Amino acid sequence: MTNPIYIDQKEILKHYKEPDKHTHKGIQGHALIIGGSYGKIGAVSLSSKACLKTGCGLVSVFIPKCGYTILQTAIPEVMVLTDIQEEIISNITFEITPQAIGIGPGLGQAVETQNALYEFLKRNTIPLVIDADALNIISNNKKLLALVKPKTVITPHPKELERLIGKWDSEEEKMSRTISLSKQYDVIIVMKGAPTRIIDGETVYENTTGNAALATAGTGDVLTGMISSLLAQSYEPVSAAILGVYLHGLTADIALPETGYQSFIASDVIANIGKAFLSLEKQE
Ligand SMILES: NC(=O)C1=CN([C@@H]2O[C@H](COP(=O)(O)OP(=O)(O)OC[C@H]3O[C@@H](n4cnc5c(N)ncnc54)[C@H](OP(=O)(O)O)[C@@H]3O)[C@@H](O)[C@H]2O)[C@@H](O)CC1
Ligand SMILES: Nc1ncnc2c1ncn2[C@@H]1O[C@H](COP(=O)(O)OP(=O)(O)O)[C@@H](O)[C@H]1O
Ligand SMILES: [Mg+2]
Repeated sequence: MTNPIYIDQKEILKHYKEPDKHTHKGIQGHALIIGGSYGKIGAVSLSSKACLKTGCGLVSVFIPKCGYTILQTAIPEVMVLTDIQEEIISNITFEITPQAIGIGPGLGQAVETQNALYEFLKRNTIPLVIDADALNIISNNKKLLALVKPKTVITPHPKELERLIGKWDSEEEKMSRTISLSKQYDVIIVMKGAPTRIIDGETVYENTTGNAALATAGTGDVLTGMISSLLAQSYEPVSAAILGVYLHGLTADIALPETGYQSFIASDVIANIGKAFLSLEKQE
C-alpha cells in the first residue's frame, strides 16, 4: 500500500480555516441533505443537525412528506422541503441553490427512488456527498457512476464498499481496487472503518482519531452531514472529507471518558462537535 498521510493535528491545521469575524449566515454556506423514508427519518434528522453544528449558515432537507412534522419539531433551525410522496422520495426537485448537497441517509431503495436518483445525478452540478442507500442504488446499477461529477465525495462503510468494488481477498486488493475506482471516476472515497482512510486518486490519508464508541447506529449519517457542511463552507472536497472525518472521530475521543464505549450514541457525536472545533483553535 502507498504510504498514507496521517490525519493528525498537524495535517488538519493545513486544511482548517478559522471563522471570519464578519461572516453572516448568507455567506456561511447553505447545505441540502436529501434522504429519509418511512421509519428512517431519524437518519436525516441526525445528518442535518450535524450539518448545522459543523458551521453551515443554512441547512435545508429534502424528505418524504411523512418526515415533515418530525423534522420541524426535532430541529427548528432546519428548513424542510418535501417530496410529492408520503413515504419515499420519488422526484428530487427544489428551487433553492445550496452550495453543497449530501444524499443517501435513510433514503431506501424503492424503484421510484432509484429513478429519482438517476434524474438527480444527471442534472446536478452542485458539490456532492453520496452515502448509504444512494451508494447502494449506484452499486446495483454501476452505469450511474458515470453520472457522478468529478471530486464528488463518497462515504461507504465496508459493506457498501464491497457492493461497489466487489469482494476482496486481501487488504492490498481492497486498497488497489478502491484507488482504481477513485481514479476512474475522479471521486474522493472515504473508506469508513477503524481506521477510516480517504482515497483521492493515488493519495491515501489515514485518520488518527475515533474509537469503537462510534460503532453505533447513525454515526455515519452524522459524518455525511459534517462533510456536506464543510463543502458548503467552500472547503475543497478533499479538505472537507479530511476535516470532517478528523472532527467526527475526535468527538468520540472527547466523549469517551464520560460515556464509555457502550452509552455513546450518534447524538453524542453532534453534542461534541463544538469541543472538537475548540481543540483546533487552542493549538494556534
Ligand atoms: N436512525 C436511522 O434512521 C438510521 C438509518 N440508517 C439508514 O439505514 C440504511 C441502511 O444502512 P445500514 O448501514 O444499516 O445497512 P447496510 O448497508 O445493509 O449495512 C449493514 C451491514 O454492513 C456491514 N457493516 C457495516 N459497518 C461495518 C463495519 N464497520 N465493518 C464491517 N461490516 C460492516 C454489516 O454486514 P455483515 O458484517 O453483518 O455482513 C452490516 O450488517 C441507510 O440508508 C442508513 O442511512 C442507519 O444509518 C441507522 C440509523
Ligand atoms: N470500531 C470503530 N472504530 C472507529 N470508528 C468506527 C468503528 N466502528 C464504526 N466506526 C465509524 O462509525 C461510522 C459508522 O458509519 P455507518 O456504518 O455508515 O453508520 P450508520 O449508517 O449507522 O450511520 C463510520 O464513520 C466509521 O468509521
Ligand atoms: Mg451509513
